[in-house]
Amino acid sequence: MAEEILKVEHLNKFYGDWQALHDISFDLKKGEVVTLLGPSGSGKSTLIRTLNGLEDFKDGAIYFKGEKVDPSPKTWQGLRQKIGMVFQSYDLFPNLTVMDNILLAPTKVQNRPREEVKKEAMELLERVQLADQADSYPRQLSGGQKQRIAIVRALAMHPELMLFDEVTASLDPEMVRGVLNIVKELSDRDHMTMIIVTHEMNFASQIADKVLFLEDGKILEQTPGKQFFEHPQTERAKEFLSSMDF
Ligand SMILES: Nc1ncnc2c1ncn2[C@@H]1O[C@H](COP(=O)(O)OP(=O)(O)OP(=O)(O)O)[C@@H](O)[C@H]1O
Repeated sequence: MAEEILKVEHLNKFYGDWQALHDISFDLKKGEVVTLLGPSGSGKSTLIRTLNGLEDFKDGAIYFKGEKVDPSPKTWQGLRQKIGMVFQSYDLFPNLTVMDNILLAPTKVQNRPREEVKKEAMELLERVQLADQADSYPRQLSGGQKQRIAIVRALAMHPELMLFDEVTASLDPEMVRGVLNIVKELSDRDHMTMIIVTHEMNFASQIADKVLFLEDGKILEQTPGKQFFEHPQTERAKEFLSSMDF
């Protein structure tokens, strides 16, 4: 049986007195892809950010590879080396070249030799068809190119889990497919374990091993991907899918 990468148990998250996540429980095995779906404001970003220590949580537990995560900043610093995250907003350093953006964390945080990481970074850039942009600055790139670099930068850390938070939401339509294809290939070819927040339903239906459908901070459905898209169980999920033209 595949190794368990993540387990979330009865997680509750508050912003002040207001509860944003209610009793969230799920698990994720090595190589599995989970997509978080649900209407705007249902808590998808909050959940994915909590899994990377960007948000604290009140009670419940998160286990990474069987070990309970002690929610202190120091623990998360260590774990973030194993959990790669790509956001809607790229977050590349504007004053660094593409290559230096990629090299920064592996060389400074993981202390890996610069030449070794550079060689690997070039291979990754070739893979996303951006090897010729290694010396460019982020401002010289299109949104789709920046997002492909952000993915490469996360991969250069050798993550065991990748989190994607609406990575195509800011892109022009013609850029979306290129970025989604890279994410799909990470699953098909590298068997990367991933949690993906997306509004791209066709993509979600192709990639999801499991869907968590959220509303008002609660998981309303937790089902295998195929089943969710073909036979959603709740009325809310049916309405959601038809509102997304699926
Ligand atoms: N920092 C914050 N402080 C207070 N409330 C917040 C904060 N961040 C998010 N929220 C609230 O938490 C709820 C869930 O927001 P979240 O961004 O997680 O939803 P989402 O499902 O990702 O939505 P979308 O699809 O629009 O991105 C919303 O009601 C939002 O207003």
